[in-house]
Amino acid sequence: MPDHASPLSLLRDPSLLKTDGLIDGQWVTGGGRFDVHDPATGRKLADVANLGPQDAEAAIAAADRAWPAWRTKTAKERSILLRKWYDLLMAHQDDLGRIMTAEQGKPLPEAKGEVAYGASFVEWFAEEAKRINGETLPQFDNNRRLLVLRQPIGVCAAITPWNFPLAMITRKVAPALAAGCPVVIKPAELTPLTALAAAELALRAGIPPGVLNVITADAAQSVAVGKVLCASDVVRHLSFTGSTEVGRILMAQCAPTVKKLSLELGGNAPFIVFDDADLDSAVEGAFASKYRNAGQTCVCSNRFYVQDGIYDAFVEKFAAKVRTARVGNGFEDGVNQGPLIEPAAIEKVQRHVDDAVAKGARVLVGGRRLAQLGSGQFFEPTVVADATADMLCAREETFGPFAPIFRFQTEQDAIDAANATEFGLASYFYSRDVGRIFRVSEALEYGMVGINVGILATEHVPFGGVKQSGLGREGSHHGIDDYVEIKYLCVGDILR
Ligand SMILES: NC(=O)c1ccc[n+]([C@@H]2O[C@H](COP(=O)([O-])OP(=O)(O)OC[C@H]3O[C@@H](n4cnc5c(N)ncnc54)[C@H](O)[C@@H]3O)[C@@H](O)[C@H]2O)c1
Ligand SMILES: O=C[C@H](O)CS(=O)(=O)O
Repeated sequence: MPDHASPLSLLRDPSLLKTDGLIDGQWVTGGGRFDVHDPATGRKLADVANLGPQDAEAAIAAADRAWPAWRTKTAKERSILLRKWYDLLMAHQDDLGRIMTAEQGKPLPEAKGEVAYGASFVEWFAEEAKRINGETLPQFDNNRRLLVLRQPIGVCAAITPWNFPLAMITRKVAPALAAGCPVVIKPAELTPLTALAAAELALRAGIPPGVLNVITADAAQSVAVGKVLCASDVVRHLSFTGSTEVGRILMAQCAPTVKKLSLELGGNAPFIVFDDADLDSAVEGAFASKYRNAGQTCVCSNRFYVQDGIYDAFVEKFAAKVRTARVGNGFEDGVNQGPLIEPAAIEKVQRHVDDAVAKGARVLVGGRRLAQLGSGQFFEPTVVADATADMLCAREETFGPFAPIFRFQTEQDAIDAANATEFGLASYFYSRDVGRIFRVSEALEYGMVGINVGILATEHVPFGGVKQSGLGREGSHHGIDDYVEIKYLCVGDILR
């Protein structure tokens, strides 16, 4: 049980706080435990079952046993169960938000927003479950009839990150279940409590045992569990959201079993402001795009390119906006910048800031960790001007509250700079010139382009990247494609 000073002691429904893994509808304690901490205070929140390879094998077997009954439910039956899960997620939005803020740190309003966002994938795919249609094709011979079926691919595995502890899970589990596939989830070791609470609500919704399994594991056991999920021939699809580095490892591990892969990987988003932009709108969009989740999202702008003509005005206005940010514990009213998830995250931001300054960047706001605040895992929202392409922040994903501003002259200069990366997830630009909007949108090598907006994700759009930012799309009607297999039927002897 959480100690009563813990934010989790205020849950309206304490039974949502689960700390064991879930296999075949049973909560599993495993051999050891690992601690989960509040990144804002450093205090221990709970200890969670540290499951391993044998538990992963058991979960795969349970999913395989559950598959026949789940796949033979009608689309409407699966849809109804997903809708019930959605209703329960929303009914417990406050508690799920509180659990999320406690273990991930994002401000409570933002956490509750993620609960609604995560739940929206369950709502969306509850509807999409009824639209997984096949085809009939013109026959090439009147004695034949040609059909195309779309059938569930089979047992799916999902490995997910800590920065969106619910949405990155439901964005995978909802389409899998909708398509008729059971799932084994391995959530991030830093944020397992949200995943377990969502799994508890799935059970309450009536999703049968074995259809949704959760393998909680610490960093070392996650590697071992991942190897089992990748090596299993029963697992026919692996969906991973996380760093490109780990994505490469999992992709290689899946090669021997030729699994279908969905990869949502790292980003390095450019944010381009042209001379013809609405300056105030660009400043608002830049702040939203950079400092959401304290800069810890895959689609956060990582590089700010501002055209000569408005460079000084943008720098001044943006710096003034960033100075209004309020850093603190996510449970405090008015706080919009929470802690970074762990010390390594702080060290990376500091490394990027120090490198930029050493190479000539000018600090306008922030620049340092707030070592005296709480756990010491808070970093000042930071802005530097005069950034250049040789800096680490131009090449690496900072994944923190650091905004380097680069100056550019021509439209082509901006496009070339924006595309000079192996990543291709999200990109943004501000312009009110309709010709430029089409020229630049078509030239940017990214899976997603925000034009005069700083936030672009929602459940019914195809979310994903190109180049080394991943494979496939999540959400939208495209999001079901990775969970079905296409089967062609050729029926002869029709005229006999
Ligand atoms: N494209 C997207 O939609 C998206 C969304 C969120 C985060 N991300 C990316 O994720 C990264 C930050 O998240 P993170 O630090 O959790 O990423 P990470 O790659 O370190 O970890 C992600 C998950 O993979 C697990 N993992 C790590 N190494 C593993 C291994 N060898 N075998 C099996 N599992 C392993 C972790 O336990 C965790 O559950 C950033 O690069 C961010 O851009 C991308
Ligand atoms: O960081 C990962 C998320 O996919 C970002 S978003 O909430 O989907 O935009």
